[in-house]
Order: sequence, then structure tokens, then C-alpha cells
Amino acid sequence: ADKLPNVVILATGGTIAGTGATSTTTVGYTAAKIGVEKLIEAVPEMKKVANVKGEQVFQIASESMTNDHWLKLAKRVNELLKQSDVDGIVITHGTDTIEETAYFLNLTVKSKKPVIIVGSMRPSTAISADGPINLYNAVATAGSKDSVGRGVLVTLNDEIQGARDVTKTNTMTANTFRSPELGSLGYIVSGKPIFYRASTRKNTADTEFDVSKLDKLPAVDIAYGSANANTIAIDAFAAAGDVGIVYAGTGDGSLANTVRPRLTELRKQGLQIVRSSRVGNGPTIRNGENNDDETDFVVSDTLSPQKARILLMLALTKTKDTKEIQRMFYTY
Ligand SMILES: NC(=O)CC[C@H](N)C(=O)O
Repeated sequence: ADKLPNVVILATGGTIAGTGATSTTTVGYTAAKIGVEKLIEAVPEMKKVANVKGEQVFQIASESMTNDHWLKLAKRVNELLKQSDVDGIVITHGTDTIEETAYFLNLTVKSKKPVIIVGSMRPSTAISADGPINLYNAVATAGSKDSVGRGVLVTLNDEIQGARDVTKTNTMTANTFRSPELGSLGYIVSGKPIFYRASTRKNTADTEFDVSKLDKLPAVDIAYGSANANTIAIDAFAAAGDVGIVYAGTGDGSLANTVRPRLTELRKQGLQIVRSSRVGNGPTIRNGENNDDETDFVVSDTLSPQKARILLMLALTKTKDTKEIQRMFYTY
């Protein structure tokens, strides 16, 4: 018989480690309560698909995830994946920012070995809690040779999503994770991942980013467009010393005539401006709703504002050149 793969579970908190007052409490529970050993004990079936070890890296609700947490996590993942006795990693995580951590690691993990991020929508104490099956599926996926070289994956609800395109689409339901338009990558059927597609964008071992020597990331924030838009938020970001702003514009990243001149001015002062969209689907197109060559802005392509923030931070660790940064947004 084949030897079982070695999978390390890095626990960070979230609802998967949450507890509610009663078995019918599915909203209004407390996230990030249960430790990694308890999570592992709750799913003895995992031992049939992998040798599992656990590490508690943080114990937080994922809305409180920071750049510093990401740097620490990426460094630990890279350390572990260098070990010949580690075949794959599972990260348990709150669902609110799972897609951001997944994309950050998709750009900063320097290995083709599987990295799977998993969470749950119901706390561990709920009837039909989704955490245990999600964790089992994640461990099976992390231990599978079929998962090698596919970038960081998010697995919930028997589905496999790619880090670049996945997003939380529903505040409450178990099937909240989708990759709208561009599609999920596959399913997990009775503990076996089955892949149907892959993103054409570069990831993990094939990226140009290296955070191993960084202890901080460039300051980048997101401003949100709407009717009656003003410059209060972007002025504050600039005053606070941000080096980049992602503007979640309306439609195809369109900018109100009350906003465009100020963004253009900030670009001249050296801030990097990425034009993205609040719509959630479709590309923000270069020289579409704005003359980006003239204003010297970058467009986010199909990245959501929250993922554009991540790529802009990493891009700014390498270059300040707009053309180069735009190339990165078409590469990752
Ligand atoms: N379903 C969840 O995991 C949400 C709980 C919490 N807000 C978090 O993201 O950690």
C-alpha cells in the first residue's frame, strides 16, 4: 500500500473553530474558540487519508487579519514546505477574508506542494456543522498528488476554488464560495479531489515575489465609489502616508468628476493608483472609462478591489514603474 501523505494543519481561527450557545445557534456565535488539537480530534476519518499534525498560528476572526499575520503565515508555510516530510498544508481560517489570504499566499508561497485554505459557515457546535466535512475534504485535497502545482486552493461545500478568482458571495449560506464567471476548479467526491480546470495566471513557485526578508508591506488602502462621491477618504489615505490607493470605482472602474482630478494629482505626487470595480465581475479595462495612459493609472483587470490591494502591495515591493505594475496585473 502507498504511504499516507504528511499534512500539516495551520489553524488561524474563524467559525470552523467557533462555538455557539446551542446546537441551533448558526448566527451570533463566537468565532475562534476551539484549538487545533480539538479540531483534529473531531474528524478521526482524516487519519485514513493523511498523517496529520496541527499548529495553532493565530486564533482570530478573519476580519481582523492583517498584513503582519500574512507575512508570518507565508513564512511558516514556506518553511514547512521546504521540509521533505511535509507533503501539503491545510490552513483553517475565518471565511470573511479567506479569499484575501488565499490570494496573498498564491503569490508568495514558493512551492508547488498543495496549500488548501478551509473554513466553515456554521460553528462547530451547530447541527449539520460544515466544519468537519470541510476539514476532511481539505486534508484529502492537500494530500493528493492531483493537487500539486494548482496554486493555493479554497475548499468548502465539496467544491474546489482557485485563490485568484474565488470570493465570498453570501453572508450566511454554506455554498457562499464561488468563482463567478470564471468558474470553480473542481469537486471533492468521497475524499478525492477531481479537477476540471485551472487558471492560466501564474502562481506560487512561478511568481516574482519574495516576502522571506520583509517584515512589513507598503501601505495601500481601498476607497469605494458611489453616487455623490467625494475625495474625503483618498485625501485621508494620502495624508496618512499611503503609497498606493485602490479605487473601487462604479461600473468599469469609472471615476466621478469630483474624484478623477484628485487621484490624478496624487499620482503626480507619487502614489500609485489602481482603478478597480465595485461590480464584482468582469475586467476593469485599460483606457476604457478613463484614459489610464494619460493619468498614469493601473487597471485591476478582473481582480476585486480587495485582491488588487494585495497585488499592488506586493508589486510595490519590487517597482514603482506603472508599466511594470500593469504587467503584473495582467500576469497574476
Ligand atoms: N464564517 C466565518 O468564518 C465568519 C466568522 C468570522 N467573521 C471570520 O471570518 O473569522
